[in-house]
Amino acid sequence: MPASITRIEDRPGLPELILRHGDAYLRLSLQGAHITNYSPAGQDNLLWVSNSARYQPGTAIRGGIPLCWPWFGANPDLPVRPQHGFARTRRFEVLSQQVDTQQASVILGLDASSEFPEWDGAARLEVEIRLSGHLWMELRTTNVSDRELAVGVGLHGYFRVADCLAAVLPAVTGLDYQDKTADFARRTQTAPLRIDGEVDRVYIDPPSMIELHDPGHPSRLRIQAWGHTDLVVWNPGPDIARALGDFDDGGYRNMVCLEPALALDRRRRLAAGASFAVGQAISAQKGA
Ligand SMILES: O=P(O)(O)OC[C@H]1O[C@@H](O)[C@H](O)[C@@H](O)[C@@H]1O
Repeated sequence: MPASITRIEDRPGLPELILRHGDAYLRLSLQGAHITNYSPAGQDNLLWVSNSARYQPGTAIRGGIPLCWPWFGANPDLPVRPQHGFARTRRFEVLSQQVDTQQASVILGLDASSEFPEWDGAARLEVEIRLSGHLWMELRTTNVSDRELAVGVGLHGYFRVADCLAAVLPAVTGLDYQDKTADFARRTQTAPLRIDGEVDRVYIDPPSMIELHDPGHPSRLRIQAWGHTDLVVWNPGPDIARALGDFDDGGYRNMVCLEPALALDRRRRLAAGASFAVGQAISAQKGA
């Protein structure tokens, strides 16, 4: 199958890459190595992006797959630091790109050393993205400092649904979770999850494969993840969405965030010189 990679700059200061493999399409911003469109062959974008998203250097795009790194959520030591780390607002460099009949792939890199005012660690982040019959992506962190580092990660995918009120996530049944809407109270999920208002939960030890059942969507979303300890599920519900400013009114009905993560106190403790990877493969079966 023919494959290609093209660089564009539709928005000043925000260069992007377009990957194609056959009729599959992927668009990503070099800021944050942030994927904003993944359309499998013959299908629309599986990812939700807000109509009110802000496209400005230094601002995270609301939607797609922002990458949370080197911490997830609030910084555990200094809450004044930016939520979800700083990778999502930094320009990555293209380390390599490759096209062949099997896939189109890129490796993007970010050197995060002490010159980053937001933290005092030193690490290198590589993000590899491959487009073929599915989307494959992996974040690899290497501790380049001389001491242990604690690193959190989140693959913060916003997925498009026909109506979140009708969507069901069976895979979390039986899991323990921390409920961010109830001061992180620990609870057990006793039935398949339905999004019927604000949901902000960190599910602990999720299965590696999850599927989202969305009766109004023509295909079934499947996420196979590795290297994570948590699955975060987030939908702001109507009130928070309205307050957020970059969330179009009513947009919460058409999205749900499903985020393989190393969250809260499950940050990875990484010895000097050591590396680890967190990744996911996303696919959608038509007619499933
Ligand atoms: O507005 P942000 O920083 O992109 O975060 C969005 C949401 O991201 C989710 O991962 C968190 O669990 C939520 O608590 C948070 O509100």
